[in-house]
Amino acid sequence: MQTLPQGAPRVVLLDIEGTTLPVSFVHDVLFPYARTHLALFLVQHGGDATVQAALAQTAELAPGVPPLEQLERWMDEDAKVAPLKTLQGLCWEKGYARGELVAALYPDVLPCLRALHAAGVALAVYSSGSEAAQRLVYGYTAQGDVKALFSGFYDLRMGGKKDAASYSAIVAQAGWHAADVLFLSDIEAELDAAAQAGLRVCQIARPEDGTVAGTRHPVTTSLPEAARLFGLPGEG
Ligand SMILES: CSCCC(=O)C(=O)COP(=O)(O)O
Ligand SMILES: [Mg+2]
Repeated sequence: MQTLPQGAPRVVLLDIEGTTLPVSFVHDVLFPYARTHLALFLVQHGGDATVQAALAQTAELAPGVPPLEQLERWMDEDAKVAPLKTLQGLCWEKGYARGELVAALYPDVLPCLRALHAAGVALAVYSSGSEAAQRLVYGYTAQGDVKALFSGFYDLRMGGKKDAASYSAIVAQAGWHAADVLFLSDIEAELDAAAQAGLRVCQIARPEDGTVAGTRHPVTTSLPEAARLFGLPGEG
C-alpha cells in the first residue's frame, strides 16, 4: 500500500447520480422502471413490514392523499423523500436480480475507486437513494459486484444532502475527522452543506450530463481529476 501525502484526505465520500452514475441512467432507466413497477409491487408486497412502514410514512407526510397517488406525485417532482426512496429501491431489486437493470457507471469511476482503495483511502457513499438501492448499484455494475470497495453507505436517514447537520452526523457515526473527508458531488448546494460541516469538497461537473460548474468550490470533470487535485491517486 502506498503512503498518502501528508494532509491528503483519508476518506472519499461519494454522491451517486451525476458523480459516479450518469444522470441519464437514473432518470431514463431507474426512475421509469420504478414508476412502471410500483403499483403491482405494492399489490404483491403490501404485507411486507418494510413496505407497510414506507406506506405509513407516506400517509403521515401527506395525510388524506392515497399513498400511490402521493408516491407518483413525488416521482414527478423527483422529491428526495425517504419512503419513496425505500420503495424505489425495492422495485429496482427485482430488476437487477432479473438482469433487466445493470448499473453503467461512468468509465473513469471504477479505475479511480480501485486506485483509491488500494492506496488505503476509505470509500463511502452518501446518496438520496436508499442504502439498499446504493448496494444494488454497486452490486450490479457492468463490471460486476464492487460493493467491497466501500466501507459505508449513507442515505436520507442521516438527513437531507443540503443540510450541514447530515454531514456532521455521518462523520460522527463513522468516527472520521471532518477535515480528513473529501466529499464529491455534482450539486453545488450539497457541497455548500458539506463544506459548512468542515469536509473538503469538489464538484464533479460532467459535460456529458450538462452539469453547470459552480463558482464556490473546486470543480473537475471526472473522479481521477478530483483525486489528483487533492493529492490522491487517480487511477492504477
Ligand atoms: C442509488 S441510485 C438512485 C439515486 C436516487 O434515487 C436519487 O434520487 C439520486 O440521488 P443522489 O443523491 O445520488 O444524487
Ligand atoms: Mg448527484
